[in-house]
Amino acid sequence: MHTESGAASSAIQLADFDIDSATGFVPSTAPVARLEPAWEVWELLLEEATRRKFCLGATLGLSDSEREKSELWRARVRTTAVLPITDLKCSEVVMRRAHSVLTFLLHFYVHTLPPEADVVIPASISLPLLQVSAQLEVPPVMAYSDDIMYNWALQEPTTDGVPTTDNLRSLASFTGAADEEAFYLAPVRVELRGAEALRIIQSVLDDLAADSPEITARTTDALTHLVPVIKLLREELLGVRTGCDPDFFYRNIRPWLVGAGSTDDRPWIFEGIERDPTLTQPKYLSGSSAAQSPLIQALDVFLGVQGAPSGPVDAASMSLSTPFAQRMRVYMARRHRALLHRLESQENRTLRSFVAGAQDAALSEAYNSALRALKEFRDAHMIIVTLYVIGPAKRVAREEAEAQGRNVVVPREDTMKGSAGGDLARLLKDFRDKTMGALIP
Ligand code: HEM
Repeated sequence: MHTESGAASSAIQLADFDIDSATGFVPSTAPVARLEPAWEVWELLLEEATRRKFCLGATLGLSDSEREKSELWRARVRTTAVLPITDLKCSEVVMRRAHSVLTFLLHFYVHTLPPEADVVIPASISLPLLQVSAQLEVPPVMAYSDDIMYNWALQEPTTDGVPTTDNLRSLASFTGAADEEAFYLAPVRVELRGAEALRIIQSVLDDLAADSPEITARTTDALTHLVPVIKLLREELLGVRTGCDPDFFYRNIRPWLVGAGSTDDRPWIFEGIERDPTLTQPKYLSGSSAAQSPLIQALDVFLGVQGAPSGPVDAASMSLSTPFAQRMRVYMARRHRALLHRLESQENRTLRSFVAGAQDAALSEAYNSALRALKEFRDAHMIIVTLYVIGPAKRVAREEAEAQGRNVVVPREDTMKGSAGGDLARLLKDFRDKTMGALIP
C-alpha cells in the first residue's frame, strides 16, 4: 500500500494486534510467571491444588479421604479474602497471569466438587475473576490463552529471551504430570511456527493493496512458501503424541478444562457478583480448546475458507446458535480477535477473489496447494481427536458399563461433544469440507 506521499506502508501492522513478527501470537518474552506478593495467596492456593493431586469430583468410587482432601482446600478458598484488582489493572501482562491463575483455581474448585453439588463459585475467586475478565474483555472461564498461549516459560534462560520450539516448559498445571505439559506445549509450538505464516499473510496483503506489476508472481511465490509452513504446523500438532498419553489425557487432563454447560446442565453461580454493579452475569462459558487458536482462524480468513466467521463478536451478543468458530473468537485475547476482524474487513481485494480473477495457472495452483496443506492439517487433527478423544471415550464407556454390570453402550461418534461443547465429528468434518470447498477449479 502507498500513502499520498508515495511511502510504502503495510496493509496490516502486526504489532497493532499484539503479534510479534518472530513469535506470532505467542509473546516474544515469557509471560508473567508469578503475581506480586499482594496476590500471593492465589498463587499459593494454585500450588497447593497441583501439589495435592486432587481427583476429579466425578471420579467413580472416590474414597472419603480423597473427597475430604479437596474439600479442605475448597473450604480454604471460601474463607480467602476478596482481593481488589485495582493495582493489577495497570498491566495487561500481569492481568493475563491473574486470569490464568484464577481460572485454574476456578476449574480446580468446580471440578473437584461432588457431581451432585451446586456449582457456587466463592467470591474470593469469582469477583476478581469477573473483574479481571471485564478488563481483558474475555469470559471468566479457562481458555486457550490461559492454559496455552500465556502459560509457558523458557526451559533454559537465553540472552534474548525469545521462545523457541525446543526451549519451553509450561507453568500452571492440574496434574503436574509431564503429559499435561506436553499437551499444553504442542499448541504453543504450532503458534510459534505460525509466525512465518503471519509474515506471509502480511506480505501478500501488502502486495494486494499496492497492486504492483509483479503482484501475480509475488503472490504465487508467497503462497508457495506458505505450504511448507502449514506442513510444519501439522508436524507440531502430531508432535503432541510424544509425551502425552491419549488415555491419560482423556481421563486426567481433559475433564479439568471443561466449562459450564458443555457436559452437564449445572449452572455456575458466581457468588458476590451483585457487589460490583459494573459486572454482568456471564452467559456462556465454554471450556478451553485449541479451537480458540487465532492462528488457524487467521489462515481460514486469509485463504477465504467459507464459513469463517465475519464481523466483531462479543460475549454479550453470543448464544449457542452462534456458529462455533465465531463463538471461539470471544475467548481469544482481544487484540488477536481484532486481527481476525481486520483481515475480514480488508477494504481491498481478498486473496481468493484476486486468485480467481487472475486466471493464472501457477497462482491458482499455489493457492490450492496452501488449501490442501490446511486440509491435511485438519486430517491430522482428526487423527489426533480420534486418538485422544473418540478412542478413550469408547474405552471409558466400556469400563464403566462393565464395572456397573450394565450392557456396554459404546458412545456414537456423531453424538460426542468437544471440550468446547461442539458436536465433535460433524464439526471437524465440516471445517475440513469447507477448506476443500475453497479450492479454485
Ligand atoms: C491432543 C491434542 C488435541 C486434541 C485432543 C484436540 C481436540 C479438539 C476437539 C475435541 C475439537 C472440537 C472442538 C471442541 O473443542 O469442542 C477441536 C477443534 C479444533 N482444534 Fe483441536 N485438539 C488438539 C490439538 C490442537 C492443536 C495443537 C491445534 C492448533 C493449534 C488445534 C486446533 C483446533 C481447531 C482450529 C479446532 C476447530 C475445528 C477446525 O478448525 O478444524 N487442536 N480440537
